[in-house]
Amino acid sequence: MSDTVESVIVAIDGPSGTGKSSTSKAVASALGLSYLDTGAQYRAITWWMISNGIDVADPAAIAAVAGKPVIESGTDPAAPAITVDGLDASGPIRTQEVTSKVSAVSAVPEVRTVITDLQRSIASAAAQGIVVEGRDIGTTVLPDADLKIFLTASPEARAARRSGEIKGSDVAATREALIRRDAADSSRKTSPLAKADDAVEVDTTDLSLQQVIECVVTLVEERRSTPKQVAR
Ligand SMILES: Nc1ncnc2c1ncn2[C@@H]1O[C@H](COP(=O)(O)OP(=O)(O)OP(=O)(O)O)[C@@H](O)[C@H]1O
Ligand SMILES: Nc1ccn([C@H]2C[C@H](O)[C@@H](COP(=O)(O)O)O2)c(=O)n1
Repeated sequence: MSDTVESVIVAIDGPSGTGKSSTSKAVASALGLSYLDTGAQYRAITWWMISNGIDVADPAAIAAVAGKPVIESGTDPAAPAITVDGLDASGPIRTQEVTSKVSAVSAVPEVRTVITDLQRSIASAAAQGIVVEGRDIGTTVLPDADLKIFLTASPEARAARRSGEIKGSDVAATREALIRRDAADSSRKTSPLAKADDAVEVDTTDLSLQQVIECVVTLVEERRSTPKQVAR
C-alpha cells in the first residue's frame, strides 16, 4: 500500500455569505490543499472594467474587452492574492462599487468563458489538490470534482454575519442587498448559481464556522477513502 495521499478536487458553491471563503480557506489549510476564490476573479475583472471606463450596463462593451485584463490568482490559503495587469487588486475588489456591479459583469458569457478557462488551468496545476469556491464550480467549471459541497444559510443569518464585519451597518439593508445579488446570480442565462445534482448540501444557519469546517474536512476524508464511482 502506498503512503502518498491522492490529489483531491473539492468544489464549494453557494449564495453570498454562506461561509464559502472562510470554510474553503480553513479546509484547504487543514488538508494541505491549494485554494481558489473564483468570486475574487469576477470582482477583479469588474474592477478593471470600472477603472477603464467600460459601461457595466452594456454587455456588448464588456464582451468586446473581456480578454484584455491579465488576472493572476495566488492559491495559498494562508495568503490568497489577486492581481490585475500586475497590480494588487485585493483591496479595490472589496469596495461597495465593485460589489454592486459584479453580478452584471459576471453575467456576460464572454467574461465567463475567459474566467472559467483560467479557473480550470489553475485547478489542473494544483498537484496536491485544491478547494475551489464560487457559484458554478460543481455545475460548470469542474463537473468532475471529487467532492461537491453546496453551502446554504437563511438570509437573516447571512445578513447578521456580514453586518458583523462592518461596525454600524444596517442588517435589513444588508439582507436586501444579499437577496438582490443572489437573485441576479441565480437567474443569469450562463452558468447561474446552482446546486449540482451530486453536491452535498450543508445548511450552516445554526452551525458555527468551526462546525462547518469540521463537517467539510470529514466529507473530504470520507471521499478520499472511498473513491468516486465512475458511471460506465
Ligand atoms: N457558520 C458560520 N457562523 C458564523 N459566522 C460565519 C459562519 N460562516 C461564515 N461566517 C462569517 O460570515 C462572514 C461571511 O463569510 P464568507 O466570506 O466566508 O462567506 P462567502 O460565502 O464566501 O461570501 P461571499 O460569497 O459573499 O464572498 C464572515 O465574516 C465569516 O467569518
Ligand atoms: N464562480 C463564481 C463566483 C462568483 N461569481 C460572481 C457572482 C458573485 O455575486 C460575484 C462575487 O462573488 P463573491 O466574492 O461574493 O463570492 O462574482 C460568479 O458568477 N461565479
